[in-house]
Amino acid sequence: MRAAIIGGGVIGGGWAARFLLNGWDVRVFDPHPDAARKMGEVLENARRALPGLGNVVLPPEGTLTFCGTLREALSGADWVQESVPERLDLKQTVLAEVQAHVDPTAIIASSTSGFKPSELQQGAVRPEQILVAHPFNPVYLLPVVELVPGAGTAEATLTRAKGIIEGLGMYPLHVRKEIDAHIADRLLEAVWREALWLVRDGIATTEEIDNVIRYGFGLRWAQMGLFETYRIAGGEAGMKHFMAQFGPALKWPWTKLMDVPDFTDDLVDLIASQSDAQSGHLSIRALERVRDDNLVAMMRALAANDAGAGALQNAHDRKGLPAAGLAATLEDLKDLTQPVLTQNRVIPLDWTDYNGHMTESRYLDAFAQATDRFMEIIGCDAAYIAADGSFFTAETHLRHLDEAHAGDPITVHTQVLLAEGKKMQLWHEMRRGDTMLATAEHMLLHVNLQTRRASDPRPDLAANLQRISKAQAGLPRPEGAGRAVGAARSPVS
Ligand SMILES: NC(=O)C1=CN([C@@H]2O[C@H](COP(=O)(O)OP(=O)(O)OC[C@H]3O[C@@H](n4cnc5c(N)ncnc54)[C@H](O)[C@@H]3O)[C@@H](O)[C@H]2O)C=CC1
Ligand SMILES: C[N+](C)(C)CC(=O)CC(=O)[O-]
Repeated sequence: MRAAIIGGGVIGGGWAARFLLNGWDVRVFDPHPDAARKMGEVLENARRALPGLGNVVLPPEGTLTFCGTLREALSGADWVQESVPERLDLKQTVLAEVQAHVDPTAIIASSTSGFKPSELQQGAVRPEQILVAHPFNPVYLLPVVELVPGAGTAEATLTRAKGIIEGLGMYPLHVRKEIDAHIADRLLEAVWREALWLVRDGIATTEEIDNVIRYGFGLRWAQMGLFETYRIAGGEAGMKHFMAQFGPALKWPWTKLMDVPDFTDDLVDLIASQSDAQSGHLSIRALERVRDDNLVAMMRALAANDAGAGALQNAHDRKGLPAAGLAATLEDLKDLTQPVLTQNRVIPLDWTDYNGHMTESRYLDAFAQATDRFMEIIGCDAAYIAADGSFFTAETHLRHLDEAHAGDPITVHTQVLLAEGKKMQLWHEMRRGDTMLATAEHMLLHVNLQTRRASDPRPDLAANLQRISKAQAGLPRPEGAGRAVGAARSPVS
């Protein structure tokens, strides 16, 4: 698949990264002499952050081509993403030029933050292929895309667009009624205007406003949004009580939103100087890396709870299993005689410690996830666990053989050492390419989750495990299996 990115600034660069890292070929047209350098820096950030966001490796990166003309960039494009500056006349001109050269079946999406798709479609020769796909910065990490069809957009364009956005690991929100600034920017604009008032009136500094968000409601919003959060704030009586309690405030002077602060040089200087005092010691690229590190860590924490953007990522990971060569069931395994691929992933940013490499607990994390995958393959999946039981790990021996770093692609292969009644002994080998990084040996016991005591697995699960165990019986016993921590060679004083 091929994407054409028209305008390669902050947002075009983010889109290019999202497409490329999901295996699309990308052609870019941006006449600015510095565009390639700037996009290179965005791509560098994206390559650092996105591959480790989920627990399954992304497809091989596509090819990036900078083009000297718009026409060249559009050649063979399945998706065109217009991300030129926010001026309606410029966008309409660019879209007309795009339509003159692009395949009529391609999707033409605009990143516009504020214009309605019907405004973009004015005078278009094929309005049916145009819609708004409004993303959030950084496009390579934040999943939401507001998909806004205009009066002339074909239903098929919207349907295909939804599928493509989901394929990129993103969340297409269909905005059913076109309005200026769609949905999210309406909300952001309200907060932004109120914040400008607060700074202008000397009530708070830019830093104090950021603190009130990051230490308070920003944390709530990231996982539950606005309405679910306020439902809880109503106590056991829920939303109705919440609304009754705070309804009168709607009529009190709690907001200055009905008015707009004058956009004067003084206001710009005030905000900019406070922002410089707050964050001027860091370059924009450094701030982007802080932002990306935290976004990855937060989304991975949400994934552990299967909540919010983390739940979305988990679902995307699941869809990516076959492409990553990872089995979901025994039937997916092509060769039962060899160790089973149970992890194919990239080491995330938040797995690194003060020594600048993967921290010890994360090895166990990766191996535990390998065990989870193996359990699912033999049929110990969520349904089995809910009804019949599970495996508990009784003993683990882990060897660290080489260093691993954030961004490293790693695999884990799993061999069954023992499958007997309640016992399942697994041997995991973690590699980066051909380099062995670590091994882990686990003794697991099948447990009845009601009695919390060891129990025999259900016959079909036992049979699946036996199938793999017998098929792997010809494998040599791994070097290192059965090892304990060696005694110190010389006495430690
Ligand atoms: N910056 C943000 O936070 C967000 C911006 N958007 C929207 O994305 C669009 C782009 O915004 P940014 O990336 O922030 O702007 P930007 O200024 O960073 O990038 C715009 C790029 O378009 C290029 N350009 C100008 N004329 C062109 C033409 N005729 N053909 C090809 N390229 C051309 C410029 O050289 C520049 O590199 C706007 O519509 C904006 O509303 C959407 C979401 C968030
Ligand atoms: C400021 N903005 C209107 C361009 C913001 C957006 O459109 C979305 C974002 O990323 O905040």
